[in-house]
Amino acid sequence: MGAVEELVARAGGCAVIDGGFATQLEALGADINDPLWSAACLIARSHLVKEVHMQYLEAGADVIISSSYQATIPGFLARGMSLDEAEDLLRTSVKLALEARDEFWKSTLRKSKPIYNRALVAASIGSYGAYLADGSEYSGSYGADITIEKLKDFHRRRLQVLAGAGPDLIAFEAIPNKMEAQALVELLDEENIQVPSWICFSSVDGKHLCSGESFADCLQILNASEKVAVVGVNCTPPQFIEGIIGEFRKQTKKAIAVYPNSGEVWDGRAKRWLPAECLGHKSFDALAKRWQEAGASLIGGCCRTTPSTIRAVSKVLKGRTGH
Ligand code: MET
Ligand SMILES: [Zn+2]
Repeated sequence: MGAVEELVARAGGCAVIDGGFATQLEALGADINDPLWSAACLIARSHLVKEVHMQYLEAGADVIISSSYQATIPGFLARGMSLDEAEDLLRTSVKLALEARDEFWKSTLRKSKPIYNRALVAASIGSYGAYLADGSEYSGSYGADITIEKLKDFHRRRLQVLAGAGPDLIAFEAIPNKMEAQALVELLDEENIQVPSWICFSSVDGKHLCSGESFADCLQILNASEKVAVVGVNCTPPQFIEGIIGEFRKQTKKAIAVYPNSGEVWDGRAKRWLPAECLGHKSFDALAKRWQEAGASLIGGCCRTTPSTIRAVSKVLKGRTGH
């Protein structure tokens, strides 16, 4: 049995993923208004990165995702860092998550009634669009000049460094188009990556990837790869998730992960988040129960969800909570 199947079984059929990482870093006072977004904290505020991991573990996360979503080698080089420094920061993101997991697990074992599972650490890899930080992360339009080879070259070194840093999983997050899914599958093979991966797409309409391409076409590509252990969606409004799980179940036998955003919408003019009206009177955790029933085996939250969201999800999925 693979590491993911084992965790899902230990968690009673559905494992809990953590919540918004950048969101919680900001809540702890970090400034993420930066081209490197949350990865900027790896440089100067690494204690906060570890603190966020700890908070999600306490809330009941069975999987924590490293702070490397927007950490890229070219991004760090543009900051004036050397290649060695850039690669070290990538390793640091995995190390901080592993340290948090190990410390938390040690303290849990000392308690008389253990209520947690030993969590897995997933090394986060954001899309090429997340690196560009030009909106293509959510449009999936990388322009006419982009090719599969260019995408592979963009992802290659970071993937090698993160996989070598000892995570339990690689988490490709919010992948917006089919070409990038194809590039990732080819790269996992070419580099013979031994760490199991998950590949999650993002969607703005609940029916397609952000690019407008079909889930079915992309899942066909992922189904063909033994290196991909889990498929799913993240950073997508919660009201679309149940329908997406139904569609995924028709197209794949792989384990399905869903970790939507809170459903809040950013009002750029007023510079504030508008409430998640899409949830109606349903709460995020009540929906999580339905996602489990629909067939998801890993459930958590993305942007604007917090440790209290994950505590509620853990409670509703497992009938218990850390506190
Ligand atoms: C835009 S999706 C961001 C995913 C990343 N793991 C985070 O929670 O910050
Ligand atoms: Zn997100």
